[in-house]
Amino acid sequence: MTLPPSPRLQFKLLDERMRDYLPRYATAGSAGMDLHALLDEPLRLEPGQCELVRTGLAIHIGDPALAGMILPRSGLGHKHGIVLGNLVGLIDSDYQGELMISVWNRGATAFRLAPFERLAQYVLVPVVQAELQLVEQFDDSIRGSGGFGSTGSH
Ligand SMILES: O=c1ccn([C@H]2C[C@H](O)[C@@H](COP(=O)(O)OP(=O)(O)OP(=O)(O)O)O2)c(=O)[nH]1
Ligand SMILES: [Mg+2]
Repeated sequence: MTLPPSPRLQFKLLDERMRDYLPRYATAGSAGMDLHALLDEPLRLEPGQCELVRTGLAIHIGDPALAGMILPRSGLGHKHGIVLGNLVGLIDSDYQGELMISVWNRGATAFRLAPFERLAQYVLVPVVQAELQLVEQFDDSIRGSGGFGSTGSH
């Protein structure tokens, strides 16, 4: 199997401490690179609390046909209720600032986030930018305007 070449993304290290915690694919087939929390000290998140956590990294994607997504890690989300305050972070291809992670404790118990812990994952995805065209009528479709369960419950 020949794989297409990986896009090369420029990044800046905004804090030297993150040099040992650069995002990487954990396995050859990993979809995301884990992002580590840049913290001076452990962060205690009370139930319901939401905080913006630094990553110490800026990644400039630079190609409008690509975007970054910050997604929760399954283990943290399922076992500890640690997910993202924005549910999903969408990173524009022209964003050059620090990647920030909105971490939200949606669980019922406090959670202690350790400095440099893997907190979320960064996924690069293809994007198609659309052009909107104003019309009075659409061509017919089988669905029409039915939604929200209109096809039945089984
Ligand atoms: O979890 C996230 C989400 C966003 N961003 C950065 C990158 C993204 O390109 C920028 C803007 O994000 P978005 O467009 O979702 O936020 P907004 O509230 O619409 O802000 P803006 O007015 O700057 O677009 O913020 C992060 O660092 N982490
Ligand atoms: Mg925006």
